[in-house]
Amino acid sequence: MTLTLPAPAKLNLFLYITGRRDDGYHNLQTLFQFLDYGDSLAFAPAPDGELRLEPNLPGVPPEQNLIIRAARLLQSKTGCTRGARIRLTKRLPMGGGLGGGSSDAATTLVALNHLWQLGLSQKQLAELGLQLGADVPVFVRGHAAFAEGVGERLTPATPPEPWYLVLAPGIEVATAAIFTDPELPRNSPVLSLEQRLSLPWENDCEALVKKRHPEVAKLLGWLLEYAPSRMTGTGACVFATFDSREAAEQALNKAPAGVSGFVAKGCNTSPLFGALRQITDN
Ligand SMILES: C[C@@](CO)(OP(=O)(O)O)[C@H](O)COP(=O)(O)OP(=O)(O)OC[C@H]1O[C@@H](n2ccc(N)nc2=O)[C@H](O)[C@@H]1O
Ligand SMILES: Nc1ncnc2c1ncn2[C@@H]1O[C@H](COP(=O)(O)OP(=O)(O)O)[C@@H](O)[C@H]1O
Repeated sequence: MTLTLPAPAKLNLFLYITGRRDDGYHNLQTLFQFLDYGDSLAFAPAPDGELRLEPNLPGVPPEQNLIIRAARLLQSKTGCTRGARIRLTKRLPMGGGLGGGSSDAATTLVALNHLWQLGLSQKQLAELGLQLGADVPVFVRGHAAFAEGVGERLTPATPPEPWYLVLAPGIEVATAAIFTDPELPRNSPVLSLEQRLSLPWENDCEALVKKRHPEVAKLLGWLLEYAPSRMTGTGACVFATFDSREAAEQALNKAPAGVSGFVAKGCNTSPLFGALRQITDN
């Protein structure tokens, strides 16, 4: 039996940095929403207990791939000795602020919990996920959320679900490099969700990323001509909101040379759980 499940992208509809902790991590206030577009993973049981991932990602040794790390973490926490062959269809640009690696890890935790019949709760999986990355818990929980702390304190939210055009400038932005930059603003006020929703939605990393990466500044400038636009996460991808798929596709067709992108719908429920429910109901 092969279990094929999506690993959707996320957008940070806003992102504020409210301080830095003693361990160097930053406290955030951010609004996560999923997209109906992302990577796809197929899981098959391996009789020999081995974990195998195909294909490898360029520049990422298998043992550092978040998919293998998630599977190993699950094995070590539960003592499970079963294996899996995992096939990854990578669609999300890496280092794009779309959370592809984190989403791959979350889908792996959810899928192998099912395939290996481990019976861990969603809460237990989210706690394990946090050890892999600050963004993993929201993908495990599967609901659009206002996130605080380093991203682990989640309050479900229901922002509008528009069409988005997401554009990738063709560069990777390293999250760690942005968070260690002395020029990053770190003093946004801690506000309630209601206050945050009612104020303009902004991203505290955007000005710095634009300064360090002129490709992002140029692309955002181009996109703003069409619709309200922002950067997601620590970049490099930017997104704009449209009322219809057609309007977003028209803008995509005019995208500058060297820029890739896609049109997707915002979803407050992760496509991962719709797909899993279809499988478990059948
Ligand atoms: C800030 C966000 C917003 O979604 O950026 P993107 O990565 O999506 O662009 C994420 O929370 C990122 O989450 P994730 O990509 O999982 O980060 P991690 O692997 O946990 O951390 C990568 C590095 O970023 C820094 N980091 C990350 C999260 C955070 N709240 N404070 C930090 O200072 C740390 O220096 C850490 O070494
Ligand atoms: N399965 C994976 N998919 C993508 N990146 C991965 C994966 N496993 C490890 N990584 C590493 O994580 C880094 C950030 O990945 P990604 O999630 O795509 O970006 P972001 O956090 O900006 O959304 C990559 O540059 C890569 O080195």
